[in-house]
Amino acid sequence: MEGVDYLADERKKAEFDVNEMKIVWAGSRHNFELSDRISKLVANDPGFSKEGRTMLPRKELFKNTLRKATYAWKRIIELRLSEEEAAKLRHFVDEPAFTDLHWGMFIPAIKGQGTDEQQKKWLPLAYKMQIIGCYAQTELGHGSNVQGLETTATFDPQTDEFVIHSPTLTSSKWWPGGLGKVSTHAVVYARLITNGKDYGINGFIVQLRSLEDHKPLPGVTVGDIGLKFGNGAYNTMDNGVLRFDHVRIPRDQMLMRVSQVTREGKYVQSDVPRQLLYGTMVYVRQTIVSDASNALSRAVCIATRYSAVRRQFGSQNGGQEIQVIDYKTQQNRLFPLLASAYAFRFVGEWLKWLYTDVTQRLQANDFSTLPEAHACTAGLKSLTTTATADGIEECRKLCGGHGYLCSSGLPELFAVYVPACTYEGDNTVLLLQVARFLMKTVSQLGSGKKPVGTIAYMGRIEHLMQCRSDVKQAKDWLKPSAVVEAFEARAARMSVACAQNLSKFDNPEEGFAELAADLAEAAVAHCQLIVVSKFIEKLQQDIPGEGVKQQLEVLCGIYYLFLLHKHQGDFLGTGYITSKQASLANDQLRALYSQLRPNAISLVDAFNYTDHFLDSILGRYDGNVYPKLYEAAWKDPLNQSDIADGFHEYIRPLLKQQLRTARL
Ligand SMILES: CCCCCCCCCC/C=C\CCCC(=O)SCCNC(=O)CCNC(=O)[C@H](O)C(C)(C)COP(=O)(O)OP(=O)(O)OC[C@H]1O[C@@H](n2cnc3c(N)ncnc32)[C@H](O)[C@@H]1OP(=O)(O)O
Ligand SMILES: Cc1cc2nc3c(=O)[nH]c(=O)nc-3n(C[C@H](O)[C@H](O)[C@H](O)COP(=O)(O)OP(=O)(O)OC[C@H]3O[C@@H](n4cnc5c(N)ncnc54)[C@H](O)[C@@H]3O)c2cc1C
Repeated sequence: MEGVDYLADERKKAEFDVNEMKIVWAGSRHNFELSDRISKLVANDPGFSKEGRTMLPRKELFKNTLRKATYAWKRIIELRLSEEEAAKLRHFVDEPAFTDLHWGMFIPAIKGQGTDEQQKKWLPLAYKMQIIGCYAQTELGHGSNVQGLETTATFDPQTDEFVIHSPTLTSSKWWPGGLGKVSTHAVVYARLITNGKDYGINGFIVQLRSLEDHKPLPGVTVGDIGLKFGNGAYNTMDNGVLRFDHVRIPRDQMLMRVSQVTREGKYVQSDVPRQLLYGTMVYVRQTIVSDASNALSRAVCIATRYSAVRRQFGSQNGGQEIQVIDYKTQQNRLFPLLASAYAFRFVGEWLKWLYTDVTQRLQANDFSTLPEAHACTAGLKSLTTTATADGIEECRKLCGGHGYLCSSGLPELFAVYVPACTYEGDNTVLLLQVARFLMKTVSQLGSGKKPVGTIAYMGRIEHLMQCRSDVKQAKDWLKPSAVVEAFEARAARMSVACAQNLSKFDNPEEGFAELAADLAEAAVAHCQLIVVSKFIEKLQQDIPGEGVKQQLEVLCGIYYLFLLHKHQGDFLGTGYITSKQASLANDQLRALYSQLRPNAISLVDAFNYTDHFLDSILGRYDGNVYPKLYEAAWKDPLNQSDIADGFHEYIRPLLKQQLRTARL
């Protein structure tokens, strides 16, 4: 029945002020009002309808995305939206498109690596979308190993130009989003060669297509790399292939903030570290961490609402069956994901602060916090995207059979999200970067260099190596100091164990390769410590709203106790806790599930998602699942006629044949 709220009873159970929680989730009242206004604007505009998206063939799907992206731009101009509002609008349109890379990577690359003059020339064109750009780094042969890229940019002093060339098949650019069919320009990463010497990778602005007829320019071969995982999903994006045959660009199209080539062809390295060339990746990894909480909260919202609607077993005296959300096994799978969504939200907020801080320092030529920013963005990107991708899939399973239907919204969400574990740095490769940072820190202990920031705990290494948990009863696990020490001791001990094992190798690189799996685990322990600490720090702030802080304390407890339970082996193996204390942690975890249960629906309502954004019958705000599932089935193209296309060609002859066989 339309207009009935099937989840109303659940909503009445809430023990906290949902509207205040919405503000905590959004980060501020301003962010809440912005998201609320823009998400409704998108939801109420038929131009942004998602109807039938998963059923479109690739060409139509892609054209539909072009239409939406262009329509979004039109609305942005008409409504005179600010940059912040425009970014929100693109977010709520909720369809991967070339504009993600134009705004999310092409522009930031020019801002981060271009000189003032280069920014002055290129940014106004890009801001008005008079040129459309992408980020062309990865090649067919190399992605993770950026130093292994093969595209060359050779300086020609005769003409004051660079010659961009793809010398091998494996040097073909492969994957850049927006490249295949749309971009007119790219920031291309290539080996800089001048005076016969190879100076390694640098970025270059290269025009690819005519601004008149969009044809590839002479020497440029460009196209789409083909269909990707999932129906619809990331196939709205034109990930591309690109080859250069001695394409010439003016010298001033080399991005010259980090290093320059003079008119005479002399290579000049400025005093900023070369690692700034990787700055766009640091920026995007930071945005990916914030985005993890968006994707996970969406899946959790769907699974939680549906778990309250769905009933199986346990009817007594003809009464209703049990809501599946009341099964402890369902809670044990679902509630830690709900808690993780909140945890990732807060660590994302903190990482944004860290990124802003490091950017301001870089502008003042202070490069001291860059290694930590790199380790944090790499590690948290890896941790949060892995947990989110796994979490979305778990939410699909939590919804039983109906979760497998595209109309649940979960298959598409998973297919769109899962490449986040690979793009912007493969998650294992990134963990190994964190491990290098940890090993460097351990090796410098005792050198007088005091570890600071997220690694400050290593400064208390002697205590952390020998302390023991003093938890005696389950509720002792609610003390923040007990928890932080447990996660610090585990991370410190795992790092030190790796460092000790590494020291047994004559060749440190050989040792690093041999111990890589242990090192990656130590990196995970360090990153989990960051997330837990930032959640706990958040709770130390003044949080208004009746019951809001209490709910966040429950979520925080579930987050760290679930991790403690899942990684019990680490905590027990490093000798910080006893098996009795591990069991007390589990008792406390179960108690927290019971506390969370009445608030579950309101905690997902606090995400403030419109039904348009969720795009899920199972996750509908009103819980009216069954009639809508039934209705949606009849919209499938297969149901346009009672008799299937192909009946006369295939089914009928089959039936006839069976008839003949039966008569024999
Ligand atoms: C609101 C707006 C929202 C907008 C959102 C936009 C989001 C859009 C999303 C769109 C979707 C998809 C986009 C996907 C785009 C891409 O995938 S682009 C391609 C990304 N590619 C990668 O990430 C490659 C991964 N590889 C690397 O990062 C590096 O090459 C690697 C770190 C693995 C390097 O390994 P090495 O060869 O060992 O390293 P070196 O180059 O020798 O450098 C070593 C030193 O440099 C330090 N380092 C490394 N990386 C960084 C960095 N990023 N920043 C700072 N420092 C760095 C490293 O620690 C070493 O330091 P040391 O010498 O030890 O002191
Ligand atoms: C949807 C999507 C969009 C993308 N968009 C862009 C874009 O816009 N622009 C762009 O330039 N690129 C883009 N990429 C490319 C992406 O950045 C790379 O695919 C990514 O960096 C991983 O590199 P790779 O493919 O070389 O993986 P590989 O490095 O080949 O990884 C293969 C396997 O080897 C393992 N491995 C590799 N090196 C090591 C090591 N040192 N130690 C241990 N294990 C290792 C990995 O863990 C992985 O399991 C995109 C990719 C995808 C999937």
